[in-house]
Amino acid sequence: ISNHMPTAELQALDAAHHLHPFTNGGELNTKGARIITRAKGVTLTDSEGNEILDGMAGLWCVNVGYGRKEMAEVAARQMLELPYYNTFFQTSHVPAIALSERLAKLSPHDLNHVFYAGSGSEANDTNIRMVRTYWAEKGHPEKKTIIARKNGYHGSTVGSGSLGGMTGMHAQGGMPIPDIHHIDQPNWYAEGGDTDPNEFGLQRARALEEAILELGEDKVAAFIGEPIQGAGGVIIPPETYWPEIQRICEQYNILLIADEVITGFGRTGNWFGCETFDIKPHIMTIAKGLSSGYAPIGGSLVCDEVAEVMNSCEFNHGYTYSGHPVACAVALENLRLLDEEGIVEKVGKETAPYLKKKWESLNEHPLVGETQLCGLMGSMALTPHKDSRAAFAAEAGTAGLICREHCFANNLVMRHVGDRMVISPPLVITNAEIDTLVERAWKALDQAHAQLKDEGLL
Ligand SMILES: Cc1ncc(COP(=O)(O)O)c(CNc2cccc(C(=O)O)c2)c1O
Repeated sequence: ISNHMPTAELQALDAAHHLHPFTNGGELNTKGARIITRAKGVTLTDSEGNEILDGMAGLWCVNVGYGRKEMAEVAARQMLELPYYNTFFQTSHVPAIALSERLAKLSPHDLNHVFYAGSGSEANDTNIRMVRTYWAEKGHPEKKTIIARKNGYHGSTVGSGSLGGMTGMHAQGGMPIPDIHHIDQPNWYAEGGDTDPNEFGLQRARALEEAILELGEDKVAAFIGEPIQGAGGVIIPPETYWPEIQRICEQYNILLIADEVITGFGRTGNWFGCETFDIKPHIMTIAKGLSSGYAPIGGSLVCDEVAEVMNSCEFNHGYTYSGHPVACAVALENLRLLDEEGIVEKVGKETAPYLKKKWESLNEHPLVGETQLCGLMGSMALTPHKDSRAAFAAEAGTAGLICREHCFANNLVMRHVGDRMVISPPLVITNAEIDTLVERAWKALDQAHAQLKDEGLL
């Protein structure tokens, strides 16, 4: 089995043996999966030779772009030297030490300590157990409820999936686990009505205060939120939201967890979303852009105060691949490239401002109700009626799916979340590639508009 096999044969074998995430396998197997064979820069190539502009950087993660040989060389070298050892049982190794020191330097505030995982989900499972252990060690074992948002996304393990507010996920598998509480999200476009966005931002932040008072502040351990909700549809909160969340966490003495799995490592135009939104978290979840997806790795950056308590006990938690040496070495090389090639700096100074102008031009399209962009993550809301921001009559996601299919037909990857289209391209995207992205998006919108009209959905 190789890249040179006919597509149909690869699809048949895939259908026979491979169960895909978040996919209706029966439907996919009828259609046949698109086989991606190679990638370079921001461009994917599939088994039919199509060159596809990857507006999603894989799954929000290939920040440094595809095809960086330095990453492969570092991985190979590390594999030859020390392909694996664990960090349990009083042992450590240079890749984990070096990456930890680098992350302590790179991250904002006093997030000077790292607990490693193999993914963002596992890191958020760590966070659930860490905040509960923290409060138990401080003599408050009953302070264990974690507050999160509806339509938030924190992963797909039972713990992290419970932190997330995706009801479709909860319905499959008896989630959420006990002592997780969800509050409304700062999604002005869909839920703000004619409330002033800044007033709305305060209202939705105060939903946290109401929940704390309802639950009892002695019961609430932490609040977790993504600076910008990613998988929820790139929901950029009004600027009044995070300062109020920060104030409430301080007032009621609850830990603040910023989930930067998507917003971290340059995505919002700064190294971290906490810098973009002025958040001072006790814990920060990281993954994705940490290694640009070249190797699976995640983790929790932990502030001095929480780390001090965690170091005062034996935290009975950890994973075989916590601090995997090859993954750490690859992540370290990735951070070196992002830093030394000035990639993050260029996003903030040049690329994001350029994309913002081009992305906002899509507002002129009849299907587009609003566009949002922060750094290099953006969204547009599809609507049948701009002024009222009306939803489509058809089931949510129908228009989004139609638009996504037309994107692929135009050799562009854009994700749909309900009837919002989202982008999160590699940070190395050039202005010319941005022009191509927007041109192909416009074509897909035209074709989706025509199809929605033909099907009487407009
Ligand atoms: C904010 C956030 N936190 C945690 C996770 C979980 O990370 P892992 O997947 O590595 O366990 C995520 C992951 N986000 C994610 C993962 C897969 C698909 C999509 C999508 O938008 O289609 C988004 C995420 O976006």
